[in-house]
Amino acid sequence: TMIMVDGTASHAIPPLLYGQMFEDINHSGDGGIYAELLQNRAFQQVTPNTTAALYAWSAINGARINVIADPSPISSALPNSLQLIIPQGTSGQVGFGNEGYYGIQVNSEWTYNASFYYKFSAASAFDGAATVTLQSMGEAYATASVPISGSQTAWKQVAVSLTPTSSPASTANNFTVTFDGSNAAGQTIDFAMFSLFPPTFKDRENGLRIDLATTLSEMKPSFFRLPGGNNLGQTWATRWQWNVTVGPLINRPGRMGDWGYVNTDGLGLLEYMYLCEDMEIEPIMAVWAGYSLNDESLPEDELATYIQAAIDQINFVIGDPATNEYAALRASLGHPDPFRLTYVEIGNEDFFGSESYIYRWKDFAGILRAAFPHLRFIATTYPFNPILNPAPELYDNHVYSTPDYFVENAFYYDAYERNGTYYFQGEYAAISTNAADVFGSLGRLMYPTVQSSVGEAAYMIGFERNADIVFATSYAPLLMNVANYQWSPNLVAFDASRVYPSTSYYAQQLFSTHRGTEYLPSTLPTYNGTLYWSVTRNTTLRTVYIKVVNYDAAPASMTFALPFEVASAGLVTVITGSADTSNSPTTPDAVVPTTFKMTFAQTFNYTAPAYSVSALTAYLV
Ligand SMILES: [NH3+][C@H]1C[C@H](O)[C@@H](O)[C@@H]1CO
Repeated sequence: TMIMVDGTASHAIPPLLYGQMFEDINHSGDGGIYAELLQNRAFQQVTPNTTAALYAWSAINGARINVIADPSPISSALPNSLQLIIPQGTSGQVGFGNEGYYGIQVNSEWTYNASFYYKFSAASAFDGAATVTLQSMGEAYATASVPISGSQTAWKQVAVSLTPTSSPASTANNFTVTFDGSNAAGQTIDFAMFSLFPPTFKDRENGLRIDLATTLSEMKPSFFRLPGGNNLGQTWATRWQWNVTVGPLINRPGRMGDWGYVNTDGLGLLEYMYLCEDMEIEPIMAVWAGYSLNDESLPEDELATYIQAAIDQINFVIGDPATNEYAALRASLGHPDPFRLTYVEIGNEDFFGSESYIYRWKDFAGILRAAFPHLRFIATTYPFNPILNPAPELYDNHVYSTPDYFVENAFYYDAYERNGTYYFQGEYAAISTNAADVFGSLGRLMYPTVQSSVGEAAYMIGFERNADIVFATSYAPLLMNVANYQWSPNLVAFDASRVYPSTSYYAQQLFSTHRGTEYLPSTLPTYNGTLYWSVTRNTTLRTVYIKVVNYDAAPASMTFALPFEVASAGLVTVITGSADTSNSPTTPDAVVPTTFKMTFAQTFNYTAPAYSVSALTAYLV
């Protein structure tokens, strides 16, 4: 194949072209990137006096534990407490333990910060100590003692640091709080708001798990979409409410997320903003816009409260503390300066409720545009279907399909009308090899495969060719706790101690780290063919990037004719493997990018391996 390259750029590559879509799905947040290690740490959103309320907790050595609706709760947001009764006649260490989120990594290089609140519902003469440990099967890797006084009838927070003496390979470890049964027998003690943190990314308080945040950061994304996705809330009752996700953790009630598990909201709006600041990326922030499943969206005359909530949410992020109380709240929490914010998404996948979106968009976008004229608002129905007023400047398209679909539709945006509308490919992934039932389990991918990633890459080539109208793109979903997930495949899998970047993660990383500032037209790839390429130039770095995608089972030889000189010494990074190969916990590095030196000339040859994604880097002379 002979490819002629044009030296005159047709359009700029927009700064946000590659980024990440986040929502708390598959324990992406709680049990994932949010670094809290204890599951069910505050007994949020559970029914007291049930076994289910105790999930992730277990009694040790005869202790009796129960989640109670505390008559004097730690806060109105956290009405439940853990009540420990140490029966008469017990001896040895008696108490309770937490299994973490399907394990706890014990690392002797880390200092862990543990804390909890306790009180005695009735004063007692007890004057002893709790033993706090990280342990497995009775072997304590770290242990500390916390004085506990029976005179403490008001809630008291205690904190202790734990430094393990070894790093067990297994994550089957527990956090435990126990008492010496002989001298604590007969005591009843209430506990609330436990927490166990390892070191965090950029040492941020209430921050992120370092290995996951590092993996995401190394993809060099430019934006971070939050908080969903479906987890923005698909019903009024379960909607995400920004204001109860900020402030002290004991004031955050948490909520039942859309993916079947309680969201602690410890990863709240401020933490999301710090994530963006620490990863030096820009949020694409959604506001809940009145959508409810089964066409029960809010009627127009009930929107005002939620439009105001959206205004307050935006002011929390970018408002002026001198003039806005929610901006002042942000300042009081330690961040007086506004965060970066340009894009606000009105709802999520409102094509499920597009009739009501006609007035919901009209009122939300109309009022928010007037309130924040410099922000850009994204609509989430199908483009121009239905017609919306005011006309959206931006739409968020989502597509999940087969690898073949993404190759067959590599020209999807070429056909789009250029009418001043820009597109966010906010979610996309090849998720199944079964075109007849893409979202079903038959043919569904557990992890991305070389074939699915190469298919996606063909579609991504189209993003660059059409970057005059495509301004942002992100694979979805981003994260998956392999011990408890609701959706597959995902970009990055993980368990309690390891991260498993997928073949699609490496493809995303390849495109994102080989970013031109402008697109150079070239011979068009064959429609519905197996070979795709894009040529971009980075005028700052004086580099030329050529991405090549070969979806064929055979190598493809190509000749590129450049209209300008490049240095002979260049590089090529390749992701390739057999079609069905995946990176997984059992084969974590089955496919990783490899980089080679490559000799360039104004006209040069390249052979793209079978099922491969390549990024060639040449240097302008
Ligand atoms: N069904 C997908 C569409 C929705 O926006 C996400 O929450 C889901 C998983 O990425």
